[in-house]
Amino acid sequence: MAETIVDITGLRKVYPGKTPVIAIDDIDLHVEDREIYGLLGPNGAGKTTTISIATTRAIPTAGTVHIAGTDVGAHPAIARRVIGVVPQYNTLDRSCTIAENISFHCRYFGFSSADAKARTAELLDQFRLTDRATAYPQQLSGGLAQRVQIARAIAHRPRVLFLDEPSAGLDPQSRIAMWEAVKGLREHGITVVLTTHYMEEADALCDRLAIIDHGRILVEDTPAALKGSLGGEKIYELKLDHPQRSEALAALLRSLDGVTTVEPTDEGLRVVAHARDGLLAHIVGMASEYGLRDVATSEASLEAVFIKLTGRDLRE
Ligand SMILES: Nc1ncnc2c1ncn2[C@@H]1O[C@H](COP(=O)(O)OP(=O)(O)OP(=O)(O)O)[C@@H](O)[C@H]1O
Repeated sequence: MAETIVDITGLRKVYPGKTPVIAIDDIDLHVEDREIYGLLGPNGAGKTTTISIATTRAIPTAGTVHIAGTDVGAHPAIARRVIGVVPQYNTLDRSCTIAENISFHCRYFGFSSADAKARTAELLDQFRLTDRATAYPQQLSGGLAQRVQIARAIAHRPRVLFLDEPSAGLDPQSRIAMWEAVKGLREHGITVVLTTHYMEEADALCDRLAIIDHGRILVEDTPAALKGSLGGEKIYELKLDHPQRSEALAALLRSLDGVTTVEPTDEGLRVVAHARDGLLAHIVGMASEYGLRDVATSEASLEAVFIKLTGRDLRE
């Protein structure tokens, strides 16, 4: 049986204040060795807080995190040796070259000068950065800088790499290159825990994922199983000329065979229905009497799973 390498139990984080914020509300999470595990959820769901606690940067209100058997709260210095972190923002040292950024990280973790040099050369090669070794961070594109951040984060050979929103701000091509780099980490024995609010990223990259909202895990499974849980339901997004006057149309749509829910959105209505021949034509026929401007259909996607669970769009 695979080893559980990240073990989060009963985790809770309340930020105190006049109105205390419950950022994490009793999360249990278990990640197996060499998995790529995703925390998918909208802004403010509690993803960054979870990663901050797991990587010793924040103290939980309750609960524990064990990484490779070490209690992170009780033994943060030991835990840091088995953890690598790429935070949400570029934290490369701008006054050092790419090679220095990596080798100084090795030295910080106790490597000899020769070992740090050898490890840096190995990582520059692994991440196809050798020709940029003497460049400075500000000379790199966002995609390359992100690859350097990942190379640096795993320089001390951690067991688990935490990536907080790894593709924020990257263009689509750099995003795909970053996904390939992350997938390659498995061969090096590294488990990955990442946060994202891009469902395409969660779908393309993760072996398993948890959908998080308001500090709670709503569901956890493989992307395929989560999409399969929709049981053939599709989502139809209707844009209307007068979204605020859509109640009569909503009532009509609810009476259609196969329709399970109809909800108002900022631009019109969202219809969730079991797909069947002719349904789209029925929906369009009814809605065109009510100023239909556009209709978009989404197949089983993680976005659709999120909408079904919360009634909201991941981007809302
Ligand atoms: N230092 C803090 N003090 C008070 N509230 C905080 C603090 N940090 C986060 N929060 C609140 O805790 C909740 C969870 O935030 P968190 O940053 O973990 O979410 P997230 O899912 O990572 O979102 P994002 O992608 O925007 O970082 C939010 O309501 C946020 O406003």
